[in-house]
Amino acid sequence: MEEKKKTAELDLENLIVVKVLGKGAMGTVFLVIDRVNDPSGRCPFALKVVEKSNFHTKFDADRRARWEVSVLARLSDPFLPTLLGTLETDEFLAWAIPYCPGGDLNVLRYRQTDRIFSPSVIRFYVAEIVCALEYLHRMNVVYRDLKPENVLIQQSGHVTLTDFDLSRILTPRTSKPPEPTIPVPENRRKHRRNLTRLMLVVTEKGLKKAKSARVSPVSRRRPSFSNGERSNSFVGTEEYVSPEVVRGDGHEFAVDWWALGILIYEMMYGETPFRGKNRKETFRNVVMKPPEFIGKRTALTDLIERLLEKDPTKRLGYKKGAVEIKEHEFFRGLKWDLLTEVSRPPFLALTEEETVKETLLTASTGMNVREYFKNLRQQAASIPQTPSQSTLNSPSSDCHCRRNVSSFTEF
Ligand SMILES: Nc1ncnc2c1ncn2[C@@H]1O[C@H](COP(=O)(O)OP(=O)(O)OP(=O)(O)O)[C@@H](O)[C@H]1O
Repeated sequence: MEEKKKTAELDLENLIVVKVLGKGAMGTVFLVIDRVNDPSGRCPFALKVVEKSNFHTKFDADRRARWEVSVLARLSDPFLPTLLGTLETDEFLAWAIPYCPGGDLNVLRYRQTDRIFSPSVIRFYVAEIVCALEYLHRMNVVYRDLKPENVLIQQSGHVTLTDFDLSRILTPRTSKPPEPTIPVPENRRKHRRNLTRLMLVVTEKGLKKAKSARVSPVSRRRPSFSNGERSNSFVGTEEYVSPEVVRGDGHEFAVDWWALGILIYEMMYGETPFRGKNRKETFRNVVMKPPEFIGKRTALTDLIERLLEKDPTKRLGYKKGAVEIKEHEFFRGLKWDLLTEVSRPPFLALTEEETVKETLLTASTGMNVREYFKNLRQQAASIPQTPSQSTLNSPSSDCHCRRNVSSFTEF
């Protein structure tokens, strides 16, 4: 990865909570203003706060949070966030990134008629996502968490990928051919651990003997960030997990191109292609079922099909990376270098002026982050929380939300 940039130290006491932007497995993301450095509140930003108490209860939260900060500190791309500042107290680890007032791609899709995007809108957003992934892969970072909820819309209407705690460094492939993704010979199978065995059952015999697909974090080796050409971590969001991850074959950059195929399918049809009644069925579909395309076959369906190639070595993007995707017919005529110059992206968030106005109107609590959590704890102690309260203020709360399967579990 490239050199770390210098970022500002933030002071928790000065950060006033405007609203909660979202809550994830790891932390809470707030819209905040810095009352000392920005008393007029004209430059609100997003602050992701991880409570250190989570370090004991959530698997590897400490390492994941610090990892995310270290990745952010090295990013410099128009479609990726910049790290504005960090802070650490006895209670919290937090970092600031630019506010994306347009919400995420899932929220945006739910606002569309029939909850789908037109091919021209898909072309715009996907082109920007391809550029972001290209940048990450060039830095040897495999993202591993592409899904609509992690694609945010900036003030300008352009995209930003967020949430890097599942990302990982891989060394680029050498000329050595990759390991085949075919089942392992009988005599080697018994040495594999549970998940791998489960997935071999998926591939060969159906699911009758399969146990649960959930990987127990306790039984897994601790993650390492050491370089490697392939990763064996079982991470990602169920419907976006690639066949090689399900099979436990080890994976590399091609997992991001698989997830891109799922994302485009969902943007086009309003649902993911392999979702089953339960996780078991979803995984079986991921490994065995071809994606179904309704209606006329087009350059767009061809792109999806090539990205959803089960064998990663045959998948578009495997050999030459993003270039192969950029050269696909679906993007014919697109001026990649001028993407950032597009001044009228498909959907525009509030103007800067409107955002500031909205921020100042909403910033009525005057609470800082510490007070916010103290308040929350007091409320939780006095009133039993209902599910609807716990998602209050989350922009994705009206949508079908997906959680990661498991986090940083390796074998
Ligand atoms: N810069 C931002 N601007 C606006 N909203 C944001 C921003 N960053 C995050 N959010 C909102 O907060 C949500 C949670 O953020 P994020 O995905 O980083 O948290 P997480 O705890 O890592 O979640 P996950 O459970 O996916 O791991 C996002 O889905 C998004 O809705």
